Amino acid sequence: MRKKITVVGAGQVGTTVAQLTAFKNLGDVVLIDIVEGMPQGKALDLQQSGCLQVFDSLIVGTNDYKDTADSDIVVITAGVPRKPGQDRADLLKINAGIVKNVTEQIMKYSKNPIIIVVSNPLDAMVYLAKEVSGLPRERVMGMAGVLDSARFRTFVALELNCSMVDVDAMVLGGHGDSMVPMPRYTTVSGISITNLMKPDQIERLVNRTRKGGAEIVGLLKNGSAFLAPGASVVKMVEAILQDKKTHSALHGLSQRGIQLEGHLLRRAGGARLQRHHQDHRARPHGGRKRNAGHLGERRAGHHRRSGRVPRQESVTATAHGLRIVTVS
Ligand SMILES: NC(=O)c1ccc[n+]([C@@H]2O[C@H](COP(=O)([O-])OP(=O)(O)OC[C@H]3O[C@@H](n4cnc5c(N)ncnc54)[C@H](O)[C@@H]3O)[C@@H](O)[C@H]2O)c1
Ligand SMILES: O=C(O)C[C@H](O)C(=O)O
Repeated sequence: MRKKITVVGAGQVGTTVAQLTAFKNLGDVVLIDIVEGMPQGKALDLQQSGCLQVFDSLIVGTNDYKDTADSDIVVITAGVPRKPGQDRADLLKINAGIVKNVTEQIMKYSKNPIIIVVSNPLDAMVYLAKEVSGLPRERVMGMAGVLDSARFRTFVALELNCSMVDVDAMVLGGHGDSMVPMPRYTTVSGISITNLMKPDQIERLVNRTRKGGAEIVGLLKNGSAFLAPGASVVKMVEAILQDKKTHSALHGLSQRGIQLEGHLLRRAGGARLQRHHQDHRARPHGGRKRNAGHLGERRAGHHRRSGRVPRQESVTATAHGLRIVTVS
C-alpha cells in the first residue's frame, strides 16, 4: 500500500513539504487548506511536475477533510507566521485555535495517524495537538530539532569553510531562544568543534542558531523561513516511513511528546509556574556554574557513549520562567 501523507496548510511550508514529499516518492499527498481553490491549484501544478521530476505520487488538493481519511502521517502547518519584531509566543492565541480545530478534523477521519506539528509556537502547539488528538505521545511530535540542528550545522560549516555534510550538530530543548545547542557534541568528521574553534567563535554561532528563525523573518519582512523547515519535515517523514534509525531522526523525534508545563496555562492566567533560577545558556567551555545546557549535554553524552538513546531529557527554559520536559 502506498503511504498517505496529509499536509494541512497549503502555504509556504506546506507547499514545500508537499513538493519534497512527492519528489522523494514517499507516498500520495493530500494538501488541504481553508482557502478555496488554492490547494487544488497547487496540487494540480505539482502533479504536472511528476513526469519531469519522475514521481508517481498522486497529489490531491482539497478543502474537505474527508479526503484526508486514513492518513499515515499528518503534517500540520496551518497557522499564521510571525512578523519582524514578533516572538513566536505572540502567535499562541490565533494558532492555538487553528491547530485545535485542525486536529479535531483530522481525528474524525484518521484513526491512528502520526502527527508532525510545524505551526508556532511549536512546543505549545505539539502539546495541544497531543491533548486534542488523544494519541499516545510517541505519535505526536514537532518539527524543530532537525531544523535547529541544520542551522547550527550550516553556521559551523560556513565558519570553518568545510562541507556541511561533514558537520554533525545537536540542539536540544524547545524551539525558541531557550534552545540548547550543544557544542561539545557538535563535530566535524568526529572532532568536536570545541577543539576546532575559539570560545567566542562558538558563542557567536550558538547565538545565531538560537535566533536563526528571527534572522530570516527580519530579512523576508513578510513571512518566515520555509525551505529549510520544509526539508526538515520531509527528513522526518522519510525517517519514519522508512524506519531509517538515523540520528537526524533522533533530532526530530527528540521533540516527540513535548510536555510544556505552564505555557498555555500562563496565558490562561492564574497557573502556578515552576520557576528556575539557573542560567539556561549552554556554556560551551565550562565554567563553575552548572546550568541546564550543561546538564543536558552531559546526559546526552553519557547516552551517546553507552549507545543508548536518551529516554528523557529535561531542559530548563528560563526565558519564560518555565520548565520544559522533552521526552524522547
Ligand atoms: N516549527 C518550525 O520550525 C517552523 C518553521 C517555519 C514555520 N513555522 C510555522 O508554521 C506556520 C506556517 O508557516 P507558513 O510560512 O507556511 O505560513 P503561510 O501563511 O504561508 O501558510 C499558512 C497556511 O495555513 C492556512 N490556514 C490557516 N488556517 C487554517 C485552517 N484552519 N485550516 C487549514 N489551513 C489553514 C492558511 O490559509 C495558509 O495557507 C506558522 O505558524 C509558522 O510560524 C514553524
Ligand atoms: O522563526 C519563525 O517564526 C519560524 C520558524 O520557527 C523558524 O525557526 O524558522
